[in-house]
Amino acid sequence: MCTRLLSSLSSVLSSPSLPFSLFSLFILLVFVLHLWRRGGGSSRPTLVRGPGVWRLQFGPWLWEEGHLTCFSVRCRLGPLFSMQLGPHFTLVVNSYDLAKEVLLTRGRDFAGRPKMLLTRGGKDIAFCDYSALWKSHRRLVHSALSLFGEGGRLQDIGKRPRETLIIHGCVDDLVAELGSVGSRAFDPSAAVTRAVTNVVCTLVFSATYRRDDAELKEVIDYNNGIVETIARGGLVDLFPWLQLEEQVGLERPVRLSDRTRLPYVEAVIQEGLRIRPRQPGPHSPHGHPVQPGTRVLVNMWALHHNPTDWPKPDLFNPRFLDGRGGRVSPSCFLPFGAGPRVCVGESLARLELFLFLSSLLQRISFSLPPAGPVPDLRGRLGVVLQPPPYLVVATPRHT
Ligand code: HEM
Repeated sequence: MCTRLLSSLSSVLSSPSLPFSLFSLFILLVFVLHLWRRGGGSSRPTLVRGPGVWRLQFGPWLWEEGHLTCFSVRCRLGPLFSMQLGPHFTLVVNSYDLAKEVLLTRGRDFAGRPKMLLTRGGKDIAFCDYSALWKSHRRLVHSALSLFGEGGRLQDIGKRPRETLIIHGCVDDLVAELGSVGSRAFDPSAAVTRAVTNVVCTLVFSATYRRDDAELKEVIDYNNGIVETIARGGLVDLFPWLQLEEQVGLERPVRLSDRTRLPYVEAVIQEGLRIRPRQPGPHSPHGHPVQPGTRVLVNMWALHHNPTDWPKPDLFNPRFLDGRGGRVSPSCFLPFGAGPRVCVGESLARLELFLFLSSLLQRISFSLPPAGPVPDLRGRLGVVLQPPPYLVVATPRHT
């Protein structure tokens, strides 16, 4: 990093446009100093009552310097603090109680979105302000996706053979692709991204992307996949409900009805969603009035890593089961957000997570390359939190 910085600096210094570069550098320094001075000292917000407060959808800056920053920020500044994000006065919500108020109790007041250049006028769903346009778009998408049942009620989804067939088709392609690589270590992110993208593309456009599709490559380059590697422990002797294979076997595809028999898979998925939340979702708090136009962020990272709610929060521990294998769902677990702007794709996402993960584990053994690096689990900045590139060996289990 330092070397790259030095080499860029030396090329700038040797360039004919040196006066211009120095001027730009000067302007940049003044700007940074200005922001630093404005931001400094505002550890507690001054709040003013007002209706219709905006909230910001994505705030990956919270992960700068690694995810732990979020938590240390929470420790230092408590459940609510303000900061100056460029020109925007921004409140950051770090506790479940305040998040509940922002997302649910006063959900509509905080359901707005700021205007952002990149969103081209916010005509989509995620970036659209709380408006009649957003409502009609959301209703449209929701009715399409509610083919999958209401959020979390996967038993309803089991009655939808077309959707599960589509997912199984994409899983089959993925298994074939992963299984064809052989014993060399590789990064499966692109294949997995294509498989989950193809589920939505088949449902909506009846079309899928093939390998090496230029358009898909562009999407992947931008988004770079969301994949989790999960190692299985040897706890099955102690806890019978951990036996995956015994519940489903290796011969037939995993069905949604297997979900009740695979609570550990579910708990692993929940833990993955907790320990690496998609983003610090947006939104205020304990009756504190908030000035209109203030951006409010719900720091999902802090919510999901609060040691009061989650003992040893940085430990990956599928804790969503009680001692007898029954499901536990703490109210402070909000991987899909809550309230009016809750994730509209939650049902589909849960369906895919279950079928992809259980089918992949059923048909492929994943291992680390013998001499390779252990995947970096910190995540990296993006529109959503993504895993950095990593290598695994995928060995088909049926041959
Ligand atoms: C593991 C998978 C997923 C996670 C963890 C996730 C999480 C989230 C979260 C936290 C939000 C913001 C909620 C808020 O602002 O309070 C969101 C919004 C959204 N999600 Fe997802 N999501 C997932 C998958 C999907 C899928 C598969 C789709 C579509 C097929 C989808 C479509 C959307 C849309 C359209 C919004 C914006 C909703 C609005 O602003 O009204 N998501 N999601």
